[in-house]
Amino acid sequence: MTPFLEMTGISKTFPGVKALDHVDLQLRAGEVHVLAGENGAGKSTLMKIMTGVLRADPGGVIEVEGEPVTIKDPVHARALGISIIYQELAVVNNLTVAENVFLAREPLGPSGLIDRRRMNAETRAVLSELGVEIDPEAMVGTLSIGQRQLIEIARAISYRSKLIIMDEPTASLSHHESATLLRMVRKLAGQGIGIVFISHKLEEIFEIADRVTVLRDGRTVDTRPADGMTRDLLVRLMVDRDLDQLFGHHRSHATDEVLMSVRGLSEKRANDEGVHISDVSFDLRRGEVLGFFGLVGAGRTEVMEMIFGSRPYLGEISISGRSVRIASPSDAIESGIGFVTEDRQSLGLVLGMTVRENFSLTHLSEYCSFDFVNRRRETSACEAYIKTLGIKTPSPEQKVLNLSGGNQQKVVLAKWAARRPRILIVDEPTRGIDIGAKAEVHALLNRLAEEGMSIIVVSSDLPEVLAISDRVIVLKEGRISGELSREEATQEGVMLAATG
Ligand SMILES: Nc1ncnc2c1ncn2[C@@H]1O[C@H](COP(=O)(O)OP(=O)(O)OP(=O)(O)O)[C@@H](O)[C@H]1O
Repeated sequence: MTPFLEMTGISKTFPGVKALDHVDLQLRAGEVHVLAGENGAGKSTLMKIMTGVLRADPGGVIEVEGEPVTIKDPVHARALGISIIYQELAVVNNLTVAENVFLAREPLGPSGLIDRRRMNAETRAVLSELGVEIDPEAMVGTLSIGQRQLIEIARAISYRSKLIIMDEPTASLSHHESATLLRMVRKLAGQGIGIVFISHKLEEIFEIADRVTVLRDGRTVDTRPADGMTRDLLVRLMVDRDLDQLFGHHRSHATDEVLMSVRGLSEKRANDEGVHISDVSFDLRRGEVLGFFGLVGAGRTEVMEMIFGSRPYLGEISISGRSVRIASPSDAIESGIGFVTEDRQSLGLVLGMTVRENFSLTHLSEYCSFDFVNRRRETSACEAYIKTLGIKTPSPEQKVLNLSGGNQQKVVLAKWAARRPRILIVDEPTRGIDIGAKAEVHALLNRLAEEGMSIIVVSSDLPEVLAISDRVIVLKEGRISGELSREEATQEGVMLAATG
């Protein structure tokens, strides 16, 4: 059978980087084809070529249903039946669901005005085809991230797409939303639509894939049916190491000294929307890795924003026995707190600046004497972190904008770790990060704890929380619903505390 899309010998060169090097890929109608590979392997670049966002270097061939094509731009890709759903959602919040689905191609009535009745009815039909109950007239801004993602899928279906590409679609979804999305993906494949699914989550890959293609350093390593693949083999193909060699044994470096004590942390303003943080109290010890777990909406990020001064709070925070008032992030930084945010693109990085400039933003004064920056020391400190975390960049002078998503995340982590705060809060530190880099991030956090840093890890990845924490605090609806030592913290115990 002719594949729906066939790419042969596809290469892409950026200044100083060969992102793709003679990649071959065949996509069939009705299959879920997972694309796996470490950060910077070239997955997004390949997707951008498939959707006409980027042009491949001359020499490769793309065929759609057996016909050679040059995909000129995203509109042309859509006309060929190829759509993409990005992780950073492309929906407009202050338009309705139906307006988003039909954006820029609204059906017109005889009078030349938008035919809202038809637009709403057609949207309702597509949504019910997907088996989801969302009101076509609801404003998209009022929907959850998971629902917004479904709107994008509805849009792709309404284009009559034959191939839908999903770039890490579950990265920001709750467990429940991910399950709904995966069900939807299976259903679409059952209707003959081909799906390209990019993911770093091993469980998910094995749950959803018919076939898996692994890219490494811009080359196709292998394409296999998921049946013929094991976790060990997949990890070896991706990062060239064995799974059991990746993650070392946990060693606790927690001391008895309480470094930070939080008492009665509560929301300052009565707020009808979202979570209401109430009476959160805990101690953080020197050298401890304290995990914070909770389902989406439990209030984990809100608590961390209070401690970091970006959200007003009631209650008391003491550091080394002294009460501190943290009214802004600069107060928090002065008190020795660092925060690796969940949202790296808007809060963590200046995308137009280089890796080196972003890296030293948090601690530039360390490289200054009098009014001069010692560039040599700054660059060599940056290079050391590039090596430790395996940041894939041609040099410290590359603009962060040009790094792959996972490598941007590593830069955020590096810039805060290098500042050596006494307390480091990391929110979803390994989101979008490949399994090899995940092990490197865990090792780095453990090493920082050994050096006496206290670390709070917020993650919705339960196995990750259990793997790196000395102790786990569970939040539910803005309150602490459980505190478990490493020995007590089992998947079931933590989940029970999180769900009640
Ligand atoms: N516009 C660009 N200019 C320069 N280099 C780029 C550009 N876009 C991507 N690259 C480089 O190409 C390589 C492949 O990046 P790509 O984003 O395709 O990786 P990826 O496999 O999607 O990674 P991740 O899992 O981190 O999302 C990386 O080394 C990246 O830094």
